[in-house]
Amino acid sequence: MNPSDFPCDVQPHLVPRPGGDMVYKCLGCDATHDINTLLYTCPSCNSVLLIEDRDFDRHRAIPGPLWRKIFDFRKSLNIPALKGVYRFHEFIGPDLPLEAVVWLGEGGTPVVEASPLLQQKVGIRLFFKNDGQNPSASFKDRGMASAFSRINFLLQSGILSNVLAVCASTGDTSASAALYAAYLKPRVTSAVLLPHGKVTPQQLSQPLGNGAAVFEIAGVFDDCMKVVEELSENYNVALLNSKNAWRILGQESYSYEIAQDFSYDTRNLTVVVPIGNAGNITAVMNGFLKFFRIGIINALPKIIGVQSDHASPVFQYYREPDPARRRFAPVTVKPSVAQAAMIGNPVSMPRVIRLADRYDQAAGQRRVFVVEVSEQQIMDWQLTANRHGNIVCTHGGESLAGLVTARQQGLVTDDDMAVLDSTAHMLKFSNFQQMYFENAFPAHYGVTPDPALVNAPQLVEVPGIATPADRETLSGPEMTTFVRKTADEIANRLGLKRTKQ
Ligand SMILES: N[C@@H](CCOP(=O)(O)O)C(=O)O
Repeated sequence: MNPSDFPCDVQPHLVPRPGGDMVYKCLGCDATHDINTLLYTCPSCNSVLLIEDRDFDRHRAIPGPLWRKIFDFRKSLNIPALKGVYRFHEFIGPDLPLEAVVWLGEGGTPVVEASPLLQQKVGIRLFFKNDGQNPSASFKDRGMASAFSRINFLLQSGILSNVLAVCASTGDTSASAALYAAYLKPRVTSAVLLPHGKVTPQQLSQPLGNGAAVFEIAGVFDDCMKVVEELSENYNVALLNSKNAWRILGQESYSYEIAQDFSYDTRNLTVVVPIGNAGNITAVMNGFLKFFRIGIINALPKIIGVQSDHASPVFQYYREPDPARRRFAPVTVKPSVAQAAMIGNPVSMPRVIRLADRYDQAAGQRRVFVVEVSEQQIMDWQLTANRHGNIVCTHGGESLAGLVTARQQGLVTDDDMAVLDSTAHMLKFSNFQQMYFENAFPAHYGVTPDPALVNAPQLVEVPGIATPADRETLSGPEMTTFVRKTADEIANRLGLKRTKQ
């Protein structure tokens, strides 16, 4: 459809123009800093930053219902820059010209209702947001699209001439950063730091395939993060972890997409997200807060953050009921099937603390909760979800296990409707499924397979007949015998009765 085909009230707003008054805002001392620099922490007090539009309230000039129409009609435009997170341009990066937008197909991932049987098992209406359907097969792509579009803009405007993008990763961030950097080649190159032996082979193959320099370090993610911070403080590199506030801004599209998928009716909605480096829960809260402030949604959804008991610093913090007595302490992580969230010192923790407060205040009641689940629960619920026709990774399993735990604790009621983040494609983490099926988990995971969820391929061999493996081609009576006897053997194992004699 062409812009002129749209309703008159929508037309002037359909294709956004650059606007706003963007600054980096320090969460520690409230200082603001020039947006056209690469900045990750406050030069005055070293705290983390968020990006703020000082002219945000101009959005109130458009009533909530009209905003909804604008976003809904924008969906049918055939403009690549508006197909991803910049469909919500005014809220994601209002000062960015559309020519700078990098869109590789991210965002707008499907929200799929769980099968009736699975919903019955869990006891409430629930949906999975399949973030594995992003281009690098994880939720990181929204934030990368935002950060790399910004870098592209700085390159196009001559503020930067070339960029080396660096990140620390448990596997998803590195895949995403390497992909977007490769797209902007030759002016952008990338280097990723991974904890040796702690990313899956599929995840390792991603940055290698995109041509990143891949460094493996003897340690965990938190150690890699420290090295990357050292690099970004002392060398001319761009940090692409969610410490980079542009990453958070892009990830806020996750909330906008959910709002849109539920026709902006967010009453009774619960959003469940796993917590690792805590960038995602930060973005989810900030996104919903912004839409609520402008009147695009009518209620702030409940947010349940989930952590494995092998890496639960955020849960430990909120475990103390008295906010005045809460103290954050990093933890030493243990190996986890939610490997992407094996993080003991999340860089976004100060953002989480600040935004959860703001969120609860805006809602007039507590709306942000964090629950802890076991490795066993994560695996059992991942496999249960997939047995019911979903494609959840271990972190999607963690979301489902978190929802079940939150229900047991009375945080989620029968009337609530939940959207669960399946953060990555399940194929990235199929090694954990394999370990479960083969009962091969090292003891420290504490995972024992439920026989009802175990599966394995069966080799079909019929004694005394020739098989295609014996000869180059099987033909004539030998082929007929092979096909018939093999079919009979499979039918026998499946308990099928022959319908034709
Ligand atoms: N799970 C992450 C860890 C880094 O998170 P980030 O959002 O700060 O980049 C990963 O996949 O590397």
